[in-house]
Formats: sequence, structure tokens, C-alpha cells
Amino acid sequence: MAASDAENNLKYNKDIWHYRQEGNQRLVVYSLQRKVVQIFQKRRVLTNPTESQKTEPMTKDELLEKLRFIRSVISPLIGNDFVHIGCTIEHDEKYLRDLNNSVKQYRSKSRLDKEIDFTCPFAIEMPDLCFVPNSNDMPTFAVEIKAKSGLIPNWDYPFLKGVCKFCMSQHYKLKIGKWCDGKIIWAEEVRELDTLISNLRKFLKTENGISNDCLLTRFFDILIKTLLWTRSDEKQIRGSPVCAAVQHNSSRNQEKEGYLPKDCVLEGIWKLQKIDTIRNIRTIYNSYKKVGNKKEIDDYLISTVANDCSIMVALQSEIKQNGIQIKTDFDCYTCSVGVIDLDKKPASKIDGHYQELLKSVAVYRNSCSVH
Ligand SMILES: O=P(O)(O)O[C@@H]1[C@@H](OP(=O)(O)O)[C@H](OP(=O)(O)O)[C@H](O)[C@H](OP(=O)(O)O)[C@H]1OP(=O)(O)O
Ligand SMILES: Nc1ncnc2c1ncn2[C@@H]1O[C@H](COP(=O)(O)OP(=O)(O)OP(=O)(O)O)[C@@H](O)[C@H]1O
Repeated sequence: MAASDAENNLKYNKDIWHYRQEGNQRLVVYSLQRKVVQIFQKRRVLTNPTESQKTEPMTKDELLEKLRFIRSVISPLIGNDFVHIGCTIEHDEKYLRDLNNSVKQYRSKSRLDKEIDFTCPFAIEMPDLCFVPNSNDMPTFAVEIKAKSGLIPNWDYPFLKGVCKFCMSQHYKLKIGKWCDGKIIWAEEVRELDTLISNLRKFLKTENGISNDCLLTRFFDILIKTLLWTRSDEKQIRGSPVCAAVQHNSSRNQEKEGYLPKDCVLEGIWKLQKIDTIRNIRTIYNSYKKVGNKKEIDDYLISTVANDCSIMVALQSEIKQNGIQIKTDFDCYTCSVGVIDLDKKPASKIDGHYQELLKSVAVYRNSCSVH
């Protein structure tokens, strides 16, 4: 399904489209009226005339192939309930330039080495997952969780036994100033944390005197129930004072099947992360260099999607007809859960992954004094 041409050929309207966020590859704007987002491809800003773009602009066929990959490979594994494919839309260069200029003021400085790719007229439109379906005027609380893998790789290094790649690489990320996207962790932005807490208080309609710890416990209770929600087991989760992961799986073989309720969003992502059975980047890198085992490489690339995607959770108090229904001891909520950023990674990334691994291991070794 494509949005109508008449709608898309309009001039860029800054009163309708607002900056939402961006990642390494794409910039996202949202329309409050339509409750949709549009996702634009980015490219490097060239700083001198001798430079040129390293990659060609994305063609419509390439974009359609990306959507096909999500529909046919990713969605069946993560679960159709949680994946929105989106549709393609087209804008002219003037529209893209106007949009680029207008959102610039809201972008983080660290992202300004890239801009919207004016040579790629195609964007993706999909539901704004910061809202529940049929959202009303009640406050909505939305959370984005980047679902990095906690699986333990088959390390070549004995000192990394039992350490996951995420924990290992944080020392390196900290060193290059890229540790954790969460703004609220920075001391100079404590006011943002205050705002978050005060919004949470309003959202949870808490009585005066309740401590911040208690507030967060209530919020995490809702969040965990949402992340463990499954279509088939919904009734068992409702109102339960016990962690649903434990409750659901007491009779299952946890070693083999894991601890997560079958078909909840976390299990879907975990299934995808486990597709790479080699779990050793050096082996994958060698295979890639020798154009070796294609299945190994493909499985690795598919699992890297699940190591980098985000879960979007939106919550609104009160029960509506559509959406996931969650009950706690305090209130009832309608939620939506969606997984975004599911593009297949190109094989050319393997080189970079391997180089980054070597650098991260060296930094880990140093900072933890292990050999
Ligand atoms: O490998 P990592 O853990 O550094 O993940 C990269 C992400 O870093 P972060 O989640 O902040 O730690 C990184 O995220 P940010 O740019 O830091 O938001 C990207 O998602 C990158 O993927 P791509 O280049 O956009 O395809 C990610 O790279 P890929 O490994 O997915 O290629
Ligand atoms: N459907 C959506 N609804 C609400 N917000 C969204 C949606 N899609 C994307 N976003 C927001 O825009 C951000 C950037 O989108 P996306 O993750 O697709 O970019 P990316 O460049 O591929 O990211 P990365 O650097 O992680 O690869 C997301 O982290 C999220 O905050």
C-alpha cells in the first residue's frame, strides 16, 4: 500500500512533520495528526570538493528488497504481532532539502556528520509506535529499548569466558565517547531525569509520598508484563504478582527453550539472535574473506539485525478495544509493542565488526587488567 501521490507531492510542512529521532543510517519525523512516522535515508556530509560519497543512493528496488526481507525473514521469527513493514513513499529534492533544514536545529551535534540523502527520493512510512492504537487524549508513555544480545560468544580469549559481547565492548564505547544513548545517565542532564520522574508520577497517577524507587518498581512491572505479553497466554499474565517469565516456564526445559514465554517479543528477538550458531566473529570473518560458508555468513548477518533492533513500547492507562491489555494491582493499561530497525546488514560490515572486536578486546584487556 502506498500513501497517495497527491499527499506526498505537497510542499514540506513544518507544522505537520516534526523531528523524532535518528540513528546511524536514518532520520525519522512524525506527524501528530496522522500518528505515523516517515523514515529518511541519510548520507555523509562532504566537507571538501575532492571527497565523494562512498555508497550509491538507495534505489526503489533496494528499498522494496529491504521490506521484503523484513516481511519474509524477520517477521515470521520475531512474530507478526510485533513487526510493521511500512510502505514506500516518494518526495522530491526540494521537499528533502526543506525537511533537512527544518529539523537541523533539533539534531544532536554528534549526528551532524550526516544529513538526509537528497538524491534518494524514497522514504518509508509506518505507524508511530510512540502511540497505542486509537490513542485518546490521556497521557501516553513511550519507551525505546535497544535489545542487544546477552548470549556468550565462543571467544578465542580465555579471559573473556562468560562475558557477553555487549559488556565486553562497553569499555571501548566509553573510550570513544559512544557509551549508552540514554541521556538521563549524564550528570549535567539531571533535570531531564527530574522531568522523567515527574512525568512518570503523573502517568502512574501516584499518591503523594510514594518514593522514586517504588514509582520505578511499578513502572517496570508494567513494562515487563508488556515485554512478556503473548497473544495466547494473555490471561495468565493479567494481575499476576509473580514474574511472568518464571510462571510461564516452570514446566519447560529452560536450558533448551529459555526462560521467556513462547511468542512474546523478547523470545522473538532472542530466537533471531540465536540463528548465528558460530558466535565467533573471527571464524565468520575468515569465512567471509575466503567467500566460504555462505549460510554461516547469512545466519550471522540475520542475527546482527536482532542485536541492533529496538523495541518500542507505548502505554496508555485505561483499557481500549484495540491493543495489548495489561492489568496491574494499581491500574489497567493499553499497550503497543513494536520492533523497529530490522534492515539486513550488508556483508561488507563483517570487516568492520572484526576490526572493532579487536579494538574492543584490547581496551577491555587494559581496563580490566586481564590477560
Ligand atoms: O555493533 P554495535 O554494538 O556497535 O552496534 C552499532 C550501534 O551502536 P550502539 O547500539 O550504540 O552500541 C549503532 O547505533 P548508534 O549509531 O550508536 O545509534 C548502529 O546501530 C550500528 O548499526 P548501523 O551502522 O546503523 O547498521 C550498530 O552496528 P552493527 O554492529 O549493528 O553493524
Ligand atoms: N515506527 C516508529 N515509531 C516511533 N519512533 C520510531 C519509529 N521508527 C523509528 N523511530 C525512532 O527513530 C530512531 C531512528 O530510527 P532507526 O532505528 O530506524 O534508525 P537507524 O539509523 O537505522 O538506527 P541505528 O543507528 O540503530 O541503525 C529510533 O531509534 C526511534 O527512536
